[in-house]
Order: sequence, then C-alpha cells, then structure tokens
Amino acid sequence: MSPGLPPQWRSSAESGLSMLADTSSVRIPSLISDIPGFPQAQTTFPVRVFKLLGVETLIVTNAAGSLADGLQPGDIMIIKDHVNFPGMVGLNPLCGPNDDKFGPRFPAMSGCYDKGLRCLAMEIAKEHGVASLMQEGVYAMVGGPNFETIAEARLLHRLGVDAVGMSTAPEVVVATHCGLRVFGLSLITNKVVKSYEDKDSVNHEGVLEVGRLRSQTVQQLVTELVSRMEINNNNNTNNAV
Ligand SMILES: O=P(O)(O)O[C@H]1O[C@H](CO)[C@@H](O)[C@H]1O
Ligand code: HPA
Repeated sequence: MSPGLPPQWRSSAESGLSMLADTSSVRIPSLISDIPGFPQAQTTFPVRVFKLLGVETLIVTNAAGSLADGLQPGDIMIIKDHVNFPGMVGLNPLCGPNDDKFGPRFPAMSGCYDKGLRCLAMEIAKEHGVASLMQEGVYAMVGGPNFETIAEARLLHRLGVDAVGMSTAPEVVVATHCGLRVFGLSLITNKVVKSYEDKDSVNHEGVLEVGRLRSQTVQQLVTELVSRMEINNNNNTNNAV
C-alpha cells in the first residue's frame, strides 16, 4: 500500500485489493460461455453430417435487410461473400480443438461462395425472367436478436455490406472448412432504416410476409440450380469412368 495514501482511504483500498487477489469471489465473465442458446459447434453439426454422407454442395438461404440502395424488398441477392461479425470476436463454430479429419486448423475463407454456381444462378434467373430481381452482394451476419440501430446500419453500409441478417455465416464457415462447395441466397425482406428522418421500422411479421410472397420464386431457382448441378455431376462421373 502506498505510504502516501491518507489513513482514512487505506482500509477501503486494502480491502479492494484483497478482493481482487481472492479470485474465488470474483466471477470473470466469459464471452462465449455466457451466451445463452446452443453453441455454434452444435448448430452447425448437421453440415459435418452432410459431409460424411457424401454431400458435395451446401445451399443456404436466409431473410435479410438491405443496406444497398439498389436492393428492394422482394429482391434476391446472390451471396458473393460474407462478413461474420460474431466470428470476428471469437464466436466461431471452429473454436476449440481442430478435427483434422474435416479440415485444417486455419482454413482459408476467400472464395467460399462458389463462382460457377453464382454464374449459373444468374443464367437461370435470366431464363426465368426474374433477372431484374437478382444481383450479387455481400451479406453480414450480426448476432441479433434485435434489429440494427440507425448508427449500426450506417456503420455496416460504410463497411461495404449490402444485406444484413442473423444467420448463415457459421454454417458456411464449417462447410468451407470441410471442403463443401457453397451457394447462398438472401431474400431481401426489408430496407434497413439508415436515416433519422425515416419513420419506417422493421418487424419480424413483415419479414415473414415477404418470405411467403417470394417462396415460390426462390424454390424454382434453387430447384433448377440443383437439377443443373446434377447434370454437371453426372458429366463429371462420366468423365471419370
Ligand atoms: O436468417 P434467417 O433465419 O433467414 O432470418 C432472419 O430473419 C429473422 C428476423 O426477422 C432473423 O432470424 C434473421 O436472421
Ligand atoms: N436486420 C437483421 N436481420 C434481418 C433483417 C434486418 O434488417 N431482416 C431480416 N433479417
């Protein structure tokens, strides 16, 4: 204890220091273990089961709010890349010991959304007359479960994010780690409020409503994509024989 401290302060400073030294009385919060719900390693487990079953391609879809001015509710964004905000602060499904059977400790994530499938999806959209609804963009996963504040929305927009949601990235990370090809679509269900003048506000019921309106279009696109991928796979098999 500093001899310079006035005597009336000494006892409280000393007891504070001794509390810090007694770690049994101090609960140090852990970012990961304090988060309720299921761990990401568990929620992404099915992706590894797919891998073991021989699946080669993972197709992911989600509902997302748009930050890009050119994306309107009802549009469909082909995911070109993602920003995994929870992953960047340590909430990553690959945390913990690495299972080398599935993939390397430090997997690359560049190019995780397959370019060939993205081009094929755009071709299919043109053939089905829905190309005007579709464009490529960057998806960001945030932790949720609240929607964004206006300041958060502006930050995401400035960072180059086109659409934001609360899912998808963990599954894509696990799929890429184990060598699955990935294709992803975001259905734009709402514009994210970016202006303090804007009286609009997002709500989950509205998200579900747009989902219902576009479900058939998304189903048709994915069905066609899967059928053409099968043709590609068959070709590959023929080549191999
Ligand atoms: O990402 P999905 O589950 O499609 O849904 C999005 O829509 C819900 C919010 O309305 C959140 O769950 C968000 O992640
Ligand atoms: N923000 C985050 N998640 C979402 C949104 C949104 O605006 N819309 C649908 N899921």
